[in-house]
Amino acid sequence: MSKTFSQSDVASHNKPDDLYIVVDEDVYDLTKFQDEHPGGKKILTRVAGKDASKQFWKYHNEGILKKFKPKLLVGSLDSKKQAAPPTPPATPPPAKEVVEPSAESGTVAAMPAQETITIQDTFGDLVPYADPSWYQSYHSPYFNETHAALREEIREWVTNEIEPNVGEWDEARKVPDDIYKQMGTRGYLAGLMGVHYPTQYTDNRVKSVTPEKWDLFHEMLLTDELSRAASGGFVWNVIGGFGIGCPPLVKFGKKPLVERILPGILNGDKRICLAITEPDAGSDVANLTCEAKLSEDGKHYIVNGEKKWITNGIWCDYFTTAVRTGKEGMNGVSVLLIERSAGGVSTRKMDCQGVWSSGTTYITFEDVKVPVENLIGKENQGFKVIMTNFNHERIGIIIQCIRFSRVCYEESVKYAHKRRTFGKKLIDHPVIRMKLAHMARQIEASYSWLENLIYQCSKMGETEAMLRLGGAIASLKAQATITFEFCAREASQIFGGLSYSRGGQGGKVERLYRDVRAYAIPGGSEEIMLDLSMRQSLKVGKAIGMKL
Ligand code: HEM
Repeated sequence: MSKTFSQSDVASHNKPDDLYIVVDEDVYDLTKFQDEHPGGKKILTRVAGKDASKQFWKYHNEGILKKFKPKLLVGSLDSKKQAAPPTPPATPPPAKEVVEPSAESGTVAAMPAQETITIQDTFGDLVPYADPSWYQSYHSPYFNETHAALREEIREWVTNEIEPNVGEWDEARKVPDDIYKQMGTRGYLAGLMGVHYPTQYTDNRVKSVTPEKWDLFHEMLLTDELSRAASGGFVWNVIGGFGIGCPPLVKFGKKPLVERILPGILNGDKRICLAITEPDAGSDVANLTCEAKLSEDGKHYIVNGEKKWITNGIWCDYFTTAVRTGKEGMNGVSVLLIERSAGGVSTRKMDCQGVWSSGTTYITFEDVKVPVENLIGKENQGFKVIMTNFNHERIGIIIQCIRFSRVCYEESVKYAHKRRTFGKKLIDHPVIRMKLAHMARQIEASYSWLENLIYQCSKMGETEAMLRLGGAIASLKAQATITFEFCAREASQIFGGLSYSRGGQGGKVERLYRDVRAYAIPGGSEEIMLDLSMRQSLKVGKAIGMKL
């Protein structure tokens, strides 16, 4: 039970063998903790029995209290106001939306026909540009109450159960299995495939949004809020393999295969990833060599070859794999769903610069017997499956990079308001404000383009989107990774040494800095993306009658 203390009660606990301190009117017993305090014992002795709020906030961020409070809190000062009882939620305004009947699984999730609703409430810490502008009551044509409700649901989960732990998970190179399972039971996995919410394959539902209302902006919001945890390793662990490995199965897989394996995947019991890249074939997918030969009886493909840098591979039961079934080039490529249980699949964890908890994997397939029923799409027409998937993958990368950029920026703004150099707070130095301004302008420009492209995706069919939006999405992917790299660097300059050492106040920036290359290279490197963006956009321009 939490106790109430007077100032003089606390003051009597002022010795090394009986050491209390006050932070923000809460009382902490540090008697045992002082020996393990990373900042040293002596510094705590100096504030024993006193209000140490000022000193505490100088050296730590909010995450520390969240993590240690349950262990160290013994009560509060009698001067502390009791928290007001939670106010009952306001009655939601009458629904203005007209929701279209849900479409077949496998089709793109269109925007429900609706009047746009202005969200007047503010949300979050209200640091300008640290969240999308509709969080700060800007008008938006894209978001309504269901998005606001989802935003709140995910933020609560991420703030309380994810963010305080991602540092440890990163170091341990693993996110607990229970978290992945929760991604299933909370209904999040089912909502991340760029298709209508597949109610026929799962009983899991997202608490705050009904399946009929689920659209691409909910999907974007989910990835965005998960990324606030500030760990590419975490995000890739929970959606990296699934988000790119599962959509091809759902969109192009045969019904019996989908019915057999999808429910287990959506439940978070089984894991799936995408295996395309090889030691010698990355963006030039048409050159891949992992081969699949049809058996004499025509019932199986026999797969032999290697895949490299495959996200989540070590934990996966299923591999959506690009293989060569025909002649050289793009017209000899097919996609197979390979099951680990078939035997002949070996996976080895790779040691990489960043995204440590994502499980980057090297895979070897040796005479793996894959039933022909596991062909995804048509034989030798796998290139279309792969290309369609790229848009979804790249949009995921864009969302994550923009949020990571916001995190770098937000951490910098907060730190700049407490750190003093040369007699002033950092925020009072024009050179620091200049850095923040350059971060913010790139974040906001990229995000507005993202919203526009998500909206276009929701209006166009899959093939039209692949042809018409491929160029713009590629360009924005490059824009987002360049912005992320810029923001990580500038944030690191603002934090100085604190973002060079791991953990502590600069911990998020240090971790994200390490993750930058994991975004700039996979899913199409910046160079490939920028070149593709022009080639593809000019092709579209020509098709619609561009005049030169
Ligand atoms: C509830 C009480 C406290 C807890 C749970 C705590 C915990 C921690 C932790 C986990 C770190 C490692 C760095 C990090 O993760 O941020 C740290 C570092 C540090 N702490 Fe504390 N601390 C407490 C109180 C204090 C107080 C009252 C002071 C000062 C009077 C202090 C001074 C420091 C310093 C100087 C560092 C090293 C900072 C650095 O490496 O830049 N701590 N503390």
